[in-house]
Amino acid sequence: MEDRKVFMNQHTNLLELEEYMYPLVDVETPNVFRNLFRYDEIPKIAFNDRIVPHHMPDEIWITDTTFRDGQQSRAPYTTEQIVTIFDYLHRLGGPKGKIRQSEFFLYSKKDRDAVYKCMERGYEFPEVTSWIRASKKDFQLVKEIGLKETGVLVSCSDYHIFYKLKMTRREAMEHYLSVIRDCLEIGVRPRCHLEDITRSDIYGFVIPFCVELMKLMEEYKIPIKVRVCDTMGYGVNFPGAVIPRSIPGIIYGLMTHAGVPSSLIEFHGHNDFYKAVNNSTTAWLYGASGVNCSLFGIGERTGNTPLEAMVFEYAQLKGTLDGMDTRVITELAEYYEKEIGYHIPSRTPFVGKNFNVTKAGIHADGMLKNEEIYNIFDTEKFLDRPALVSVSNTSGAAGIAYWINAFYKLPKERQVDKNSQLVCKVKDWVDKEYEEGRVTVLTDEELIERINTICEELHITL
Ligand SMILES: CC(C)C(=O)C(=O)O
Repeated sequence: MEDRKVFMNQHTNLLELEEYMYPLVDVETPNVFRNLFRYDEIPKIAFNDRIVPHHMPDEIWITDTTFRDGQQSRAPYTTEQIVTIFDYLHRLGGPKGKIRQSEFFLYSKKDRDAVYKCMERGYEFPEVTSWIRASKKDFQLVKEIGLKETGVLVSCSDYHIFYKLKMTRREAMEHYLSVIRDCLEIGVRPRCHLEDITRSDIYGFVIPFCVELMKLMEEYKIPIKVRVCDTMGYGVNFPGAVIPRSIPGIIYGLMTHAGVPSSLIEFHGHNDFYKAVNNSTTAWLYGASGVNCSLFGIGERTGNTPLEAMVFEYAQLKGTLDGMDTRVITELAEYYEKEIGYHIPSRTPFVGKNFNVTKAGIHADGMLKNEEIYNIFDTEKFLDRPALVSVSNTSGAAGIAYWINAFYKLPKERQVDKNSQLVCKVKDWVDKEYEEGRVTVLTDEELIERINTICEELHITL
């Protein structure tokens, strides 16, 4: 609320003017932006070359939707799994609570049990919030459980308003506002999920609606959050792109023309066009304090913004991890693989089996001389994952030497050289394998077996 007061003092006149300038445009037929979205063509990115200034808030953070959007797209987690993951998120977020909130379904008894168990942990962060059907009964439930904030769906494109809800824009807006009022009446903070914003009429619907939300916020003195949901992943971050696809343009409009302060703006991305991470970082850069993510990007269709990616985006933008414990990311990945049975694709940044494994021999030679040449950062320090090379037909002696040193974690003084007898013998065997027609990479087990045999022959130990 304080943020909003400061913001209003700075912008009051502007806001009054803009409110007058952007009334609801209650169209008779849906505006589905056919110039950008012809269903029988690939969507288009148009430019008007209007440049929006950067406006990164002093404080930025991550919120989590692993148990909401994440669970919409997979078999439900057990209560025990939810609590374990929640513990990991708490540790990952560190003492400053950089993983600020996590949202939960309240539909079934099982959902509610998970909420109670996570609340019993007594952590300040992540704060447990809910996701509900917007009805008085459900708001009452939120209140009874003791949650302070809930997500409410306020779909904002004409695709949703006209085709799904079968309403006009005015009807939808009035309906949403009355639902938000019910939520405020009960003293719960609403978080308005502006679904499908990247296909919506920003100045004809979203801005006038958010102006009304800000008025409600003033009336009830309860913060109202606005979640910018790029539901179909159409958002782009290119300078000069036109709204509704421009993420900078949307955030700018919300702040400047609807008076929503940064601390109440959150971005929720989807990865349909491989843009979820960049769009989320862009949202931070242009004024949203929060980005909403799910672990490993697990979510509807192509998924959400991977939470672990935004931890590293945070550190790159802010120059500090602010206490986030990145090694928990590796623990989480192991937990998902071993306990949940989720297979993380091997090339997935930060967590895939091969994310820091170099395969080509020429690169391995570089790694042997100095691992910084082909590793993104000290992955052993931050993720407990030392850089590795794998052994194949292109590894060469350098690659084999690197593999042995890294795999057996040999201290500097005991490391093997690419010209050592051991390495030469292993290389002869590797070359023979491929000459005989092998097409796959050698497994760790095969290498260990062969190295043990050669060590015995040479009377050496590693
Ligand atoms: C259902 C909504 C809120 C959502 O998750 C999205 O828009 O992606």
